Amino acid sequence: MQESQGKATPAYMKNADYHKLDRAQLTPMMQHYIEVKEQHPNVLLLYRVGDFFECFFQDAVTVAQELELVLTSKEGGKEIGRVPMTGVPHHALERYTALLVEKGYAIAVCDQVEDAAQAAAEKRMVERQITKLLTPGTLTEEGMLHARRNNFLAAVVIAGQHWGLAYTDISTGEFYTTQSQNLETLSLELQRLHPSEILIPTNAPDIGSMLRPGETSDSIPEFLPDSFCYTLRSQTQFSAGEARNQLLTYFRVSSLEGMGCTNLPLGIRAAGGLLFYIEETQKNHQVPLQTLKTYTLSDYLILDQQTRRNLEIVQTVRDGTYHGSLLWALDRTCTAMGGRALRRWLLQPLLDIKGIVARQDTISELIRQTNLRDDLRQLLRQIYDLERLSGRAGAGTANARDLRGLADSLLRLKDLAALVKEGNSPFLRALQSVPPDLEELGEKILNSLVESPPQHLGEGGLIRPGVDEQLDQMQQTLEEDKQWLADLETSERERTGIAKLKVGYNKTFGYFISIPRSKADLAPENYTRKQTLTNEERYITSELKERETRILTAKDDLNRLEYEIFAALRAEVGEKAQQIRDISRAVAAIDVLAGLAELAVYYDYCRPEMIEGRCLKIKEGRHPVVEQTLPTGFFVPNSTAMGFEEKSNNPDLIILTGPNASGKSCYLRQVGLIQLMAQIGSFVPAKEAKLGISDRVFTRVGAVDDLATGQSTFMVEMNETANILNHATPNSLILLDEIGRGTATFDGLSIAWAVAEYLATQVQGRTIFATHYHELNELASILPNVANYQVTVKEMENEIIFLHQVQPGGADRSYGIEAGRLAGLPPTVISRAQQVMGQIEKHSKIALGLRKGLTQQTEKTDQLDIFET
Ligand SMILES: Nc1ncnc2c1ncn2[C@@H]1O[C@H](COP(=O)(O)OP(=O)(O)OP(=O)(O)O)[C@@H](O)[C@H]1O
Repeated sequence: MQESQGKATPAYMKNADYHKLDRAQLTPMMQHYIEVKEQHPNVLLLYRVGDFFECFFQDAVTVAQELELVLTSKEGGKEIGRVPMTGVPHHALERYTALLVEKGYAIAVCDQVEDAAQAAAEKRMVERQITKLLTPGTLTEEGMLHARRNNFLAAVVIAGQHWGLAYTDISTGEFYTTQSQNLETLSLELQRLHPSEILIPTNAPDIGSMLRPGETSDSIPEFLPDSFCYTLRSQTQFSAGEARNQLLTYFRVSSLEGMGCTNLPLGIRAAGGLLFYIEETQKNHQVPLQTLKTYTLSDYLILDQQTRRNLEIVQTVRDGTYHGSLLWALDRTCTAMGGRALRRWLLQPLLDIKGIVARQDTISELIRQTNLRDDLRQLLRQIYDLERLSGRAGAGTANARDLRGLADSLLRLKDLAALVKEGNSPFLRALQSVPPDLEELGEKILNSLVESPPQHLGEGGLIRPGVDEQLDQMQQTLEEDKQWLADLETSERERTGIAKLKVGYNKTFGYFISIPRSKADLAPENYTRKQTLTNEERYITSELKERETRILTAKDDLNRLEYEIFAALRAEVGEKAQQIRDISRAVAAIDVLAGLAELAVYYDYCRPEMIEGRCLKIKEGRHPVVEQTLPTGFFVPNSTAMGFEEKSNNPDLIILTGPNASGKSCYLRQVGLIQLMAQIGSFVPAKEAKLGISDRVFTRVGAVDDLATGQSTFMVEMNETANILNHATPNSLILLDEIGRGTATFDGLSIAWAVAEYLATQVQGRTIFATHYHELNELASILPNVANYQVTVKEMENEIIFLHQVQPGGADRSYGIEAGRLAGLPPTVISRAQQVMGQIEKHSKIALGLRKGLTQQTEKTDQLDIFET
């Protein structure tokens, strides 16, 4: 056999694991790299060397692989030889670290903290320190965050069946905690939040490690989804005492009473442990979080992971894109804050009718007042991301442009308040008064900072004249010195009579006066010769040197002072972060509602009547997303009536049949989406709607192999179905598409029958059950709360026309063979299929059994023997 011709492993790879090397033999820089690395062994270390951030050893191998960079090597020491190395240019650091963090890595940035030239002059290694620790859940950098999505960091404490959860978005400051029992609900809540990182307390030896999605550890309880990043933290920080103290210290309070969390011991432990982590990762930056708020899961409609996925709430199932999702169809927000809020609302619909009605009232008012809506949206477009900008100001990372953006937006708030001053609905009223100190702060910033400040701080050019007396004085002296220098050439030419005298500058001598050699004897007495060139002599004077020194030091002093003034201004903003964020949330809410009003007008949505109870009535409803993807007027509206309502006999369960591609799935989802939209307070795509509040929406849609967990299509389907049957209540909305398809026909039909029967008789939630098993239509004649509906088609000679109309009655055919023909199956296969179908229909015991069962008067829970021979 021939040997494979693979590339030989480079020699430096034997040094990838530094633990195996004799440290004393390493170069001083490599020794320092390892020293720093060992402070955070589980993160990738990017280490500044000249104009690059470099990685060595195993980190170099990982980074090169993940970022597709060249892996090369660097001298590690005489006895050791070369070690693996890779690097990125310093100016591209943010871009590369963003990619690594997105892949679930944590990164420590070790930067030079002194002038390298100074260290070189003193023949020592330049001083370096970790200046940033970036983990997926603790980002604040603008370029690393998605503007319209929160970036949550969560912490979880579990005690038996009880659990506590705390989460925050440190870029916006929101900070919440809750506590509950039943571990399954914890998993659901985590899936709703989709945190970028979850902290888990442990005592296990892998403490400190960070698990990227898909990686496992014994320290992570099995029921937690493995699709998240987990960071294992010391249990001590999550102990009741430590966590409580941390919260008290952070919020500078003497009791937790005001936060309303004293009865949530596990929630407090999670929140305190989370604060320890923030403190550790944010290094020198104090992150201004909002006061801890508590919430209860039972305040919101529960959506499990499948339902969020199947209803394509924030991304599509097919390719995971935003385009084509419900969020895409509804989002008409003008600010990033509004975009984030709409996303949160959609993932957390309300149960409280009062809350829903308050949102509806605002939408109604904004629909009526077209001018107000237009002006409002126009104004909102000029408001920057106040939540994140104030956060960066508080953390000391905002630059002067950020502060100007923030100030501009703060001043817009006054215009906003004036605009909504006549508003009646709660969300408009919330904006009617802007705290005067925020306005003053905005003005102060605009009066202090120049109109277009530079991107980087520390280079001066930030502060306007007239802001600081000392700064103005220094600026004036500097200007005078510069002017003196600018005039020097002319004045010295006049004084000496040498027309070719020039003032120049070079790095070695600084400023000098140059005279042609032929005129050297005319040089005045106060000139000191410094250099002789072929054609010229160069001189300095004591005054020239004095002015030069003054100019150079004055520039440094000026920059420093400008930075100090700026930093003080920034800190002032930081102190007001909480206040700014409170009003930002009101701005975000009005942005969402104005967007929903705009949408309602554009697509002619109606205001649903929300009631306690189980009625679900939609007149001429439409699918909000499909409608937008079709040309105007192409979508066929359909009505729905389910659940108890006085003087009506609405069914609880609808068996929906119809040919392939007729619109069953679309109808089913349309009902789910309308219910969901109504519970976030939105208007809905329908002529009229009367909707009872749903406690949960369940969906079981399509057949998707879950290869990642090694489960078969059928097992996934059965798990999801079991989940629904075990958790649905009479107030739930249940949408089932094709149950029992992934197994043999008889097994499938039997399961589908039993599931439908159980839902109609035991659960009695409102259910739509789409199926190709027409046999299920028999249920309607047995159970009073079941009705049959079908999506109709028109049969022509050689084709079927899809009418997409949902009408009472059951379909008796699926036209599956016609669909196969349209898809291009060979004619012989089609005709054989028709032949086989004829035979099956003739001899099927199922149809016979069903007919027999029908003739018996069956009680609600009676079972039907469909396999009787
Ligand atoms: N009410 C409607 N008005 C206009 N077009 C519609 C309507 N309902 C569905 N459609 C169109 O028909 C296509 C097929 O619909 P859908 O996927 O819901 O069919 P289906 O009956 O569930 O099919 P199958 O049984 O094969 O899964 C959709 O992609 C949509 O474009």
